[in-house]
Parts: sequence; structure tokens; C-alpha cells
Amino acid sequence: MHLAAILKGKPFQPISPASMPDPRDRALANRIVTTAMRRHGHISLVLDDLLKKGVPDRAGPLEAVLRTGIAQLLYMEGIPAHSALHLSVEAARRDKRSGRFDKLVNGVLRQAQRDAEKFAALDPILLLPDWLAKGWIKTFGAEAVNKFCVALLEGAPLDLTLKRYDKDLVDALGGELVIGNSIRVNTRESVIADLPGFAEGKWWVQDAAATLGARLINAGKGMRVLDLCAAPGGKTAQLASMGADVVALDIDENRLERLAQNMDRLGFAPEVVVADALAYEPDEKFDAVLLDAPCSATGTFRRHPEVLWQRDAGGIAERVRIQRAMVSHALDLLKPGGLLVYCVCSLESEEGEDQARWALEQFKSIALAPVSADELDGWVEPITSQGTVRTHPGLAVPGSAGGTLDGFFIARFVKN
Ligand SMILES: C[S@@+](CC[C@H](N)C(=O)[O-])C[C@H]1O[C@@H](n2cnc3c(N)ncnc32)[C@H](O)[C@@H]1O
Repeated sequence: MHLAAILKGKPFQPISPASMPDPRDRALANRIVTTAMRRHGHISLVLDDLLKKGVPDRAGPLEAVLRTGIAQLLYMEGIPAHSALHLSVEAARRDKRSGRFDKLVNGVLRQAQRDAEKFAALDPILLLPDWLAKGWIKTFGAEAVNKFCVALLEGAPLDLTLKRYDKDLVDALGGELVIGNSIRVNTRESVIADLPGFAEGKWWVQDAAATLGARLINAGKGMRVLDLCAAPGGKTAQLASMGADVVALDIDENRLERLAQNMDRLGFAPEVVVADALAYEPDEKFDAVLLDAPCSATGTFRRHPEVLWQRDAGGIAERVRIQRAMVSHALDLLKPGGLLVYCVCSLESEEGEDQARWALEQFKSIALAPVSADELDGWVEPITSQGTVRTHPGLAVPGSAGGTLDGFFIARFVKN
């Protein structure tokens, strides 16, 4: 079962046509799983309330069955309660281990339904794990974090980066300009590959906030740029579209395969390297390095709500260590006068603001190259007093598209 795998630590991937061919069934199943993920915090409290001894051990997918049942009963419209109950009991029976608890499933879901009003009154802040909520309130303030909770429930809109701005294409897509060549499209249920311009390689999917890091390199024709953690290639495509000679490196062969397919469709031809960034020793140094470092990815919780529950402080400390090693090696790969853009799709200051401070203290050969509002089309809000960039889902989106953005931190350094 999809949610059972996510509860064991797998990342959320929409259910594929191969595993559920009927598009309507698949759309509904995806909606149930994502609702259960977005409401995970509240559903945990419902389960605590209704199962005083917790979910029984050695019960296979029982917890996932209960969570998806509660998601349907309490948080989804258009699903009759009797069918949610019936399908949940059937789902439990499909596995021998959870099948023993079919009566418990029935009892818990019926009680959840009776107590629906009480559970509907749960504070939205309880959607977030306590340690993240506390840290975020300290960093971003309570008002912003309330908006994070709304963003978590709403999910992410579809943002596309256009290879070239084309008004007719924007109209055909029903899009609105956000920033640069990034547009927001109001067609969440559509199949991406069926949208106008996909087959012709006119755009790629990329959150508007994710476009900012590569822009800050301001790559020109012939500039030699290393995209050090490149797959699946959103930023590689931006750099290539600016005319740079891009080396796209990543450790993950499967993800690089996706990058290669994306570049093929878009008509770009970066040099693709499968390697550990820390061991990469090219013959020639680079004019710029984009380090989109592996991170906790807490800034992507709108599309990957599972990150909220799969992360802990210990994991973040380990990522901080790897990010530092990557910054150090990236600086070795730069020519004098070259630029390093460090970015993370994380809301944690340990992986963002603190890393920039650490780098400036650690490496006397670098200085911060502050970002100006002109470079972000006049959008001043995400620019910090130091000249780094911080986006988060509580920030107003430029233009008239509305909605929210991923959380990113970006710092640009110049090597003397
Ligand atoms: C945030 S994602 C990159 C997203 C990408 N820049 C984009 O815009 O599409 C981080 C990437 O780092 C890669 N990665 C993790 N550890 C690495 C390492 N030691 N060397 C190279 N790549 C690594 C992961 O495989 C993953 O693709």
C-alpha cells in the first residue's frame, strides 16, 4: 500500500498509471494519500485519542489503513462515509496481519466519525511536528508559520519555467507570470505531458522559488559552469538556456537518466557526469559553481508533506556536515574571481543562514556577493539584510498569480 511505504520512510511519488491504470481511480487514490499526508499531524492526534494503547504491533499496513480511512471520513468531501468504512475494512482484510484487526478498523472509524466535530477543532499548528513548529516560529514568526499550515493543506500549484517568454504559449497554458520566465498554471489535475509546449520542449516543471539560484549566476554565452548536484536538471536547464557550457554532475545514476531525458526534450546538451561531488577532479576549473546541495528539503513540504515526519534534528546535523564538505570542494573547483551559488530547499537555518556565516568565517578567500532587487525583477521581500535570499511559503508571491512558494535559502560568494 502506498501510504504504508511512505510511513516506513519512502518519499511520496504519485501512484503511477502502471500500478493503477484507470485515471479516475488513480486521481482519487492520489488524493486520499496526499490528504492523509497533509493531515498527518491531526490524524496522529485522532489515533492517539481513539487507540489508547496505540496502533497494535505486527499489524502490517493497519496504520496506513486507519490513516487513509480517517482522511476520507474527516477531511474529504464527496466520499460517502459508508464507502470509506467499507473500503477501509476491505483494505485491512487484504493483508493477513492487518486482517485480524478488521473489527478494530470498523470501530475506530465509526468513533472518528461520531467525534468529527471535536477533531475538526484541532489547532492548525498541530499539523506540524512540535520541533519544527517551534524552530520555524522562532525563525519566521507565528504569522508566517500559520500561513505554512494553510500552504501544507493547499499543496503546491504547478510552476513552469519557459525556455523563452512567449505570450501565446502563456495564454495557451492559462498561466500567469511569477518572476523571470517562471509562470504559474492553474491546471493541477492535468497530465503534464499533455500540456501545450511540453512535447516541443518549450518549458520544464520548476517551482518559481527554485529558479532564483541559477539566475544569480547570470551565466553568459561560453561561461563554464558546474552544476554540482544537478539531477533532475531544473537548474541545469536554466543555465543552458542562458548559453553557458554546463557540466551537470550528480551521484545518482537514475536521477541523471531523468536529467538526460529532460535535456533531450528541451534541446540542451550539457556534459553529464556521474560522480560523487566530493571526489570530482576536473582538468579545468570553472567560472561558476552552482551547489544545490542535498538537504532536509523541508522547504518542499507543500508537495512532499512526508518530509515533515521523516526528518529529525540528527539527520539535519549529518546533512550540515556533508554540505560543508561540498562547499569546501566547490571552492577548490572555482577559478579566481569565480562565483559559488549555494542553495538549499530547506527552511532550517542550520542548512542555510548558518552555513553562509560558517563559509565566510572558514574561507578567507571568499566574500559574499550580495543580491540586489534588480536581479530579482525588483522583488525585495526575499532579500535579507546580508544580501542572501530566503523564500518560504509565508511570503507573498510576486505578480498576481497568488499561492505560495517553496522554501529556499541562497547565498552567492565570489572567490578572490
Ligand atoms: C536538491 S537535489 C538537486 C536538484 C537539482 N539541482 C534541480 O534543480 O533539479 C540534490 C541532488 O544532490 C544529489 N547528491 C547527493 N549527494 C551527492 C554527492 N555526494 N555528489 C553528487 N550529487 C549528490 C542527489 O542525487 C540529488 O539529485
